[in-house]
Amino acid sequence: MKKTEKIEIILNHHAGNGRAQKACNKVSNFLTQQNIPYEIHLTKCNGDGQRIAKQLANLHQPNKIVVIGGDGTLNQAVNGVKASSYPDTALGYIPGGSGNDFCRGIKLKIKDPVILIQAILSLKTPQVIDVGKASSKQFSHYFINNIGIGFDASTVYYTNHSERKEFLNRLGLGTLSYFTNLLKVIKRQKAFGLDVNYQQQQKHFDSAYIVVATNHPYFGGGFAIDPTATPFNHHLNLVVVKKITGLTFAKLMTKLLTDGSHLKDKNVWHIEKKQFELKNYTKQHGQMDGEELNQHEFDFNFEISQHPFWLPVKNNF
Ligand SMILES: Nc1ncnc2c1ncn2[C@@H]1O[C@H](COP(=O)(O)OP(=O)(O)OP(=O)(O)O)[C@@H](O)[C@H]1O
Repeated sequence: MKKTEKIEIILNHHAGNGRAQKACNKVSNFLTQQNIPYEIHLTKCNGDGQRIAKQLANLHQPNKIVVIGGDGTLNQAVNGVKASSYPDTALGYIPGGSGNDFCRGIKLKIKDPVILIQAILSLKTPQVIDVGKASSKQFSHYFINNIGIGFDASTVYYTNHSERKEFLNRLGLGTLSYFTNLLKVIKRQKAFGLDVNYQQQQKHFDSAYIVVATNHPYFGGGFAIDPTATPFNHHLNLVVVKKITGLTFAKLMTKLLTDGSHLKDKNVWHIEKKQFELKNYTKQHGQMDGEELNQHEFDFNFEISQHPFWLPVKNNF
């Protein structure tokens, strides 16, 4: 990197219950020691990540933009850049969230923020990684992990609204927080009707329960909903689990948590495509990259897209 270039840091200091702030402190100490110019742009509320990323991309400077936060903050930054006049502006990322599924999905090996910023600074070309795009009449948004309708989205809803989340996050047990809310959702989530359209075919489900369109294997802080998905194959995966109860559900969850053999279960349907459409017929909770989409009758077109990232990962596909 040339000495005159500046690092533009977009920081969500709230992410990961202070984890992003700690990572940022380490990174800024390092940059100061190395006399590398940087500026921290703090997100203050929802939507700030998108607004700041768009503004920075529009400046079209040779500076590297680096996001420090969780998956939700990176999602916003990607959408901000995509909405700018320079939608191919690359983004660096230092994970500081509670779930960090994107880093798990792209197999980012470096955990130490200082080693990661050094690796980001040394990169000459960004790595192109798949991102998903969901659109409807009123909505068009890129996602880095997944969009879920029904069960997992309800789990996000109850986790975000649970008093235990902050406590467990402070103990570094964010995944446990998600897990304990599963039990609440198992009691409350009802089956719903769903249509999937893909390649001139239509598949109807009377009793869909878990519906996840995903860019890589993970959701909920490390649950591999689709172990076969990869963010380098220019396809999105879709997993639909039909409503099952009791021991059958427990057995399926055990498969999901252990060897990923749930995909072969007769209650699970799974495709890998460049494009598909989903439509559900009763209001359901939705989640996008762990952020609530509120309750809707979703009617979404899904397609695969790409974005360049300053990240030291390999395309192993
Ligand atoms: N200054 C802030 N104070 C409170 N919330 C903020 C602030 N800035 C952004 N947010 C909100 O933080 C959320 C994004 O959090 P993010 O996903 O990055 O962290 P996380 O939930 O801890 O991590 P992960 O998604 O990886 O589990 C968004 O809903 C955004 O609106």
